[in-house]
Amino acid sequence: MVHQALDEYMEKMDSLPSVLRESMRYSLLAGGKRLRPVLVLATVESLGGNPAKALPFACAVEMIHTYSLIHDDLPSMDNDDYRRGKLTNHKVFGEAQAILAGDALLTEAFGLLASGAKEAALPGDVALTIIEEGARCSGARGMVGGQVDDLLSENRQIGIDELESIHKRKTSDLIVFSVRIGAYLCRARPLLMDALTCFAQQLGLAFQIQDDILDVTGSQKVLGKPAGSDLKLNKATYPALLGLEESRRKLKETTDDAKKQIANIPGLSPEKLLEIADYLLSRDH
Ligand SMILES: CC(C)=CCC/C(C)=C/COP(=O)(O)OP(=O)(O)O
Ligand SMILES: C=C(C)CCOP(=O)(O)OP(=O)(O)O
Repeated sequence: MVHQALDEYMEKMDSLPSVLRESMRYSLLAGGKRLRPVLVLATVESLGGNPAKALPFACAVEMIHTYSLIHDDLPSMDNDDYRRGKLTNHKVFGEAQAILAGDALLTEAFGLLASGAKEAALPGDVALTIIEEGARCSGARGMVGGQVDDLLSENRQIGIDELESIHKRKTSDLIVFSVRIGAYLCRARPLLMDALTCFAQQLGLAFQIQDDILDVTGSQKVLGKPAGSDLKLNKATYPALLGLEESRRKLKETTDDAKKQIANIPGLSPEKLLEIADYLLSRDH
């Protein structure tokens, strides 16, 4: 559903400079696990709503995520050549176009949040809250701030608390936003909103711990992106700080904690969300 909807959005953008349209399409439709949009849809389903109606919001978070990957791979950041099993955006279109494709995806995403809210006839305050949270989670106080501290952690010894603060902003915040969109769309009560937020925070942390572990244990063929990239850049990661065995224990503990947050909450059918948490624990890419 998400892939098809993203394809249709890109089809509609037929008046763009062709290199811009091609570079946006290239990364957006390259595949990827679609974790964040799936979380939007699964959260709506867990609250008894209609996931199809949440599709524009799901696509918007995938656009934000894809922009972040394009920029993360740039020579000035992690300098990676492969992503989602293909050459990175800048390797194909050049650095300037890759920066602009990322900029365009981020901006389009906010347009899509607004038009999705209109289409769903959301009350103005709910729509504005979603947009405000989107800016907070993806911007300086969220993902961008986390990325800045991630880059500053290279070749530096940091403690576990600082590492967790980086992971929470760089990775968890967009995952939290995805789940909270679903909750806002279903007008979830504060108790449910809080439980889902705690679930997403822990899930996001576990997700990044697994990403760090796979960077050590995985292969480019399976990951679709280079393995050993963190070590090459001398990044602060869970395996670097704690070793593999302790990182795996932490991954399991954090995933279990995420699942605990949403078990047995009246008004929530958590099955799909729990299934996603289990999948993330055993994923190999
Ligand atoms: C504002 C920007 C550019 C944000 C990037 C955020 C992000 C989650 C990058 C990937 O993290 P990573 O480098 O740990 O993952 P990967 O192993 O996929 O490169
Ligand atoms: C947050 C991190 C660790 C970046 C990679 O995200 P994903 O592993 O979700 O990347 P895709 O599947 O979307 O390519």
